[in-house]
Amino acid sequence: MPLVPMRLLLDHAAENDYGLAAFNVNNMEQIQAIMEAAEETNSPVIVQASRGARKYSQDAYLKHLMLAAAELYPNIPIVMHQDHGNSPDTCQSAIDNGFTSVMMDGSLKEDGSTPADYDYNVKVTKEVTEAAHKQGVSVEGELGCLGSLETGGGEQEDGHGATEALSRDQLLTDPDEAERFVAETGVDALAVAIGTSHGAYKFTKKPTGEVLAMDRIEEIHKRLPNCHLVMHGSSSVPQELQDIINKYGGAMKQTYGVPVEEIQKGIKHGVRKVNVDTDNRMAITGAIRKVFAETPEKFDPRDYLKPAREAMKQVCIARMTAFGQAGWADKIKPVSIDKFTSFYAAV
Ligand SMILES: O=C(CO)COP(=O)(O)O
Ligand SMILES: O=C[C@H](O)COP(=O)(O)O
Ligand SMILES: [Zn+2]
Ligand SMILES: [Zn+2]
Repeated sequence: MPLVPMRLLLDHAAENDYGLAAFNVNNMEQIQAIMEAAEETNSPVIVQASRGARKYSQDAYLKHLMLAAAELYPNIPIVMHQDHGNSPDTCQSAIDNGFTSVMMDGSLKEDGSTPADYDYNVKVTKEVTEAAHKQGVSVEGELGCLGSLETGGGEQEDGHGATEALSRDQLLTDPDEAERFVAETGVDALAVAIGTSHGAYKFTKKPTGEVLAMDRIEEIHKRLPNCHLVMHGSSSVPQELQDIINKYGGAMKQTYGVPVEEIQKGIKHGVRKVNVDTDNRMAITGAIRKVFAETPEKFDPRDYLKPAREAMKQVCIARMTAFGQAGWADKIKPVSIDKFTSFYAAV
């Protein structure tokens, strides 16, 4: 099966009331973990690579790893998505390297850290949508800045995110603006700011509605019932993964993520893509630490990469099941991006 445009999967998810996890990857083992989880649960797949991931793994490796996944799993529709593109150039270079979906994150300027104004965001996002749709490629935009409603701080744990203090207004997507933004840019999906942030340190206690504004999702969904919403920073940071890391020599401070039940509420209100990276990173790190601690005499990378891959696979299976994407892969008719241009030409 060819890699498919993201819109194909998001539309199917909306028609059937489920959400799709979008997992970040940087290497072969992470791609394998996702594909094994998808095969076991019959799940369609969104794989995404950040700019950092592309730099780390190099586009040619990534592209061919994704083509290998498509070849090995002909019954699973797979999207390859650029996470947090910082400019139209970044998005186009992703498309040139086989990505079937791109995020133009115009909530921040090209430096990936200065909050941008609404007009700049519309301009760059619209430019990307116009170009990408002609190539059959889907586009995600972002309105509002990710960051903590607990501290009022932006976040930069992954090198991408606002560095300055942000107001509550900047940290919450405005429903009026969202409506205008989607109409003006033509995006396929909209990432919203509701108090989630990237990385492990999202909340200092189990989040309430004060700091995790799920009601915003409801309001935005009411205004935009046909727009696919995206939740970033949606790792749940499970206690058991923190415990494994710390048991085997790690030093993570106690922290709280986005509870799976809250994500499920979001999925009832239009959330179709849920970004998860940190949970997989933690699963991998915990598994590797365990091997190192228990069998320090080992030095074959396979001895720790296999359990690492397995631990990530279990996280992927859990999220695919919880978000409702399990069971759907073989029910989706694949369409390649070159065939999808006519879909975009018609909308
Ligand atoms: O939003 C993300 C990637 O864009 C990942 O979020 P987490 O850090 O919560 O996994
Ligand atoms: O955007 C956040 C993702 O977790 C990717 O992180 P990264 O930029 O460190 O690859
Ligand atoms: Zn962003
Ligand atoms: Zn993100």
